[in-house]
Amino acid sequence: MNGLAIEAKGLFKAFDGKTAVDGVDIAVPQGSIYGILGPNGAGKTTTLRMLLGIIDPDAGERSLLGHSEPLEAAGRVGYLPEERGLYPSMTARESIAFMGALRGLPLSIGRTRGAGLLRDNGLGDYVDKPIKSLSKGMAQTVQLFGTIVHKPGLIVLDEPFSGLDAINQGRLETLIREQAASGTTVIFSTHVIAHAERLCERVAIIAGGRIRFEGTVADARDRLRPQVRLRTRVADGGWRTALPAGTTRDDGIWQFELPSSGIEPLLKALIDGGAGIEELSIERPGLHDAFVAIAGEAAARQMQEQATR
Ligand SMILES: Nc1ncnc2c1ncn2[C@@H]1O[C@H](COP(=O)(O)OP(=O)(O)OP(=O)(O)O)[C@@H](O)[C@H]1O
Repeated sequence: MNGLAIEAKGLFKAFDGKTAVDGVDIAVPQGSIYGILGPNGAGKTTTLRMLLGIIDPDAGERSLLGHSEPLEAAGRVGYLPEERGLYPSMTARESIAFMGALRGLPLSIGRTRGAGLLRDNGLGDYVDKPIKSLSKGMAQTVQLFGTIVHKPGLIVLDEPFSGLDAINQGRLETLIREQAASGTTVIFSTHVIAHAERLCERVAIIAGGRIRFEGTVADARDRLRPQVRLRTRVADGGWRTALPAGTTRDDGIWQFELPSSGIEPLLKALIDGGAGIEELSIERPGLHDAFVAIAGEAAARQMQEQATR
């Protein structure tokens, strides 16, 4: 292998003549946490299904844990689909063992590990309780344990945060970090930028079936210049000519991109001109700002609407 858990080039898929995914290139380093970020309908699920070998692309190549036929790696992969579901009458422990067995783990080992996972994560009281007696969030957590019980080398999670409350989302973030720290590669899709920003080293930004960006979160953010916010004591004066083109003023705050020459020459001009500096902040743009610049306002708005639903 070339250090990549997943590599895909030019993946293309159409359904009934309508393009769903158009030329997706992805490189997921082993042991990393990788996010596929985009609004609903962008093509995230279709991309994950192609990477896993659940559906075949119409064109393009993919390699999963070194296998060009992804299903050959199935025993070393854990997959949490977007459509969740467990058997309501099965106990939590048995559900985890059952999911492990589907990936080749002996049931007895699955039962022991399943009980351990539940106990270690504060769900010890539910080991032998049927799924139907659990809350939706707990059942989702049980399904997640079933996804990792066979200790896969690669975990693929489709919108794992949706349907979870803030506490369980935090637990899931911890679990994802623990898995990556132990060498497991994690790839997940999301329409919530904050999750990708907190967790991922690399992301693919996808909109309308196309990859708009693929690379590190830092590189995405570095596409935009840092923003300067400045409050001057004096509202007007000759010093204003020193402010860069495109400067805006809102509620007494001047706002502009950090000039490539840095902040010092500008500050000197303002101080010498008698503007008086009352407040100054230089903020590096976040992934949200980068997303807007890369995928456009419309896609960003769509994401936000979906996230607050
Ligand atoms: N089996 C299918 N048959 C027909 N169209 C499909 C199929 N699967 C996906 N599509 C279409 O492909 C496009 C991409 O869908 P996909 O589910 O991959 O997006 P997504 O980003 O995962 O969004 P969501 O989170 O809503 O599932 C959509 O227009 C969808 O309707």
